[in-house]
Amino acid sequence: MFTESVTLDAPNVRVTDDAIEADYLYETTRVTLDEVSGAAVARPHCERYTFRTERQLPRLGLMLVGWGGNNGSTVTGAVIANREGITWRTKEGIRRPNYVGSLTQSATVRLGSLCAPDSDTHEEDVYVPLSSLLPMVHPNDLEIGGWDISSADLAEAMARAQVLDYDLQRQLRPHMARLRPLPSVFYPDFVAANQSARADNLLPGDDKQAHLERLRADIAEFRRARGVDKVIVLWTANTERFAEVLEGVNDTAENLLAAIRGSHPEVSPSTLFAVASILEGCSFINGSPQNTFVPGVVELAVQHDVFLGGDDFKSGQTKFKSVLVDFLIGAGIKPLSIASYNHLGNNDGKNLSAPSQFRSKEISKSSVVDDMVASNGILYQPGERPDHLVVIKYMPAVGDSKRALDEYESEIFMGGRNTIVVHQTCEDSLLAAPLILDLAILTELAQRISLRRDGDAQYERFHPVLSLLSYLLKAPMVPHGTPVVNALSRQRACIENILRACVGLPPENDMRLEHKRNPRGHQKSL
Ligand SMILES: NC(=O)c1ccc[n+]([C@@H]2O[C@H](COP(=O)([O-])OP(=O)(O)OC[C@H]3O[C@@H](n4cnc5c(N)ncnc54)[C@H](O)[C@@H]3O)[C@@H](O)[C@H]2O)c1
Ligand SMILES: O=P([O-])([O-])O[C@@H]1[C@@H](O)[C@H](O)[C@@H](O)[C@H](O)[C@@H]1O
Repeated sequence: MFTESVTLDAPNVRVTDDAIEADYLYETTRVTLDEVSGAAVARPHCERYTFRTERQLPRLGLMLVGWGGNNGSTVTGAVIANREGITWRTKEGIRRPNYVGSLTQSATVRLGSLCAPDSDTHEEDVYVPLSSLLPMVHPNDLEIGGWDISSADLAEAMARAQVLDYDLQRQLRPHMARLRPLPSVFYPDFVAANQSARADNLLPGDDKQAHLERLRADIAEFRRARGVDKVIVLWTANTERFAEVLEGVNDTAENLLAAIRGSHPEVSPSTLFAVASILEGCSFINGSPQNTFVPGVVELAVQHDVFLGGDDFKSGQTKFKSVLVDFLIGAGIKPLSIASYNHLGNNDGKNLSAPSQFRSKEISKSSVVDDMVASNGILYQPGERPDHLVVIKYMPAVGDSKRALDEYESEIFMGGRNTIVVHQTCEDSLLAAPLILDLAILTELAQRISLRRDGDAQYERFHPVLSLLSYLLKAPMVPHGTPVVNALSRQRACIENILRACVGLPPENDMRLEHKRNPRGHQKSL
């Protein structure tokens, strides 16, 4: 069954006007390796935490870099349509706005099983909206703004994107026409040459320090003018080439700030935006695959205790891959080759038609199976991996409607083979826009969560590299030295179980012992 709301009746949880405090037993298994046999020695481990989640919601500003792009204009139009209750007509009839595809707005969690307080009889499962577990900002309340190298207002950008139905665009136009992106920094060397044609909305000069100060001022002015309490900056601009990581340039926070003062050519626009955000105390999220987070950016974020999230929205073809390969390997089936092809006709595809920009995307799309392969030493020898080919082609005729064709060739029982072929039509921006909302909403929520381990003097927040966001990203950024998880089910379980911990509920473990009791009662052991 499904119900909309949750009330807590838990002795380990304290709810005040300000916060939810939950005492939580964190149970894990710690492993050492036997020095002689190499066998794993497993030891159950328990730690007591107190999670604290501030309940008061801020007025949240979301500043998009690349606001005039397909994703930026689509997410903006969708929020306005939802907030204003705009319906529109298509050949199928009246359509209503929604947030389908958003984890925070359209996904549910299994809260538990229906069971009377003093009963031991468990009935059906009870599901609730994921968003009912903790106070979260609603997308309708977001103040959205941002920058673009194109001067097109958001109505023109929406029309250029050709994503939303005409009758909806027609009604959105008055709302969107008055939204105009701020001028941005543009360093042509980082994107395809074919992007220069739209670059008519630029900050003057090439002084990167001056650009940094202007971006910081833009963020401060947005915060003031829109009356928001917090701002999150999110990159949904073009995919850049990878920046070289250079000692003395971007390897430390100090060197990076100096490189910006010296207008070093290897400082990319996305890195400049990340630095501006951090210095303004704003979380920065990278929805594209380039290495925005050079070591100097990460060090600066740690120094300022500001969240970073990235890289590259995981929206369709790659999201599916992180499910299918997890299923195959988890079932003891051995993928031998993965051929991932897609063509798309939007401006993203146009930018990705250049080798350096494609390479950035190839890296993020190729790394998504590494953790699953590494998890199974029965199927794969050390260093052995399936062949993995990524092809992206620009096909203007299909526009934003990306066509993904994948072939998975696997080894099965007794030398057999299994071939899975998938054809997906991914409306790229309609898949990515809900992720933009989830990234902002979950990042803001994470800013209100702190935890204290029993015995520690004070609460601490999550590490500035916010790996909680991995579910939404192709190439998840994680704190240095920690494992990358790409399997979608595990990534989702991480989010769900941390939210459950914040309200003092145990993690979902799917054991369902309550439904496995022997009907003969206390039967003697066989
Ligand atoms: N499903 C998806 O759409 C999806 C999934 C994963 C990643 N992405 C990534 O998201 C990004 C945006 O995708 P899109 O389809 O909206 O692309 P788009 O080309 O339509 O939009 C990008 C926008 O960024 C602007 N821009 C470029 N450089 C800029 C700069 N320095 N400052 C400000 N604006 C700048 C462009 O003018 C354009 O309006 C791309 O990098 C893409 O690879 C998209
Ligand atoms: O659907 P997905 O693989 O998650 O992500 C998409 C890629 O398939 C596509 O090649 C690329 O052009 C898009 O920008 C996006 O990255």
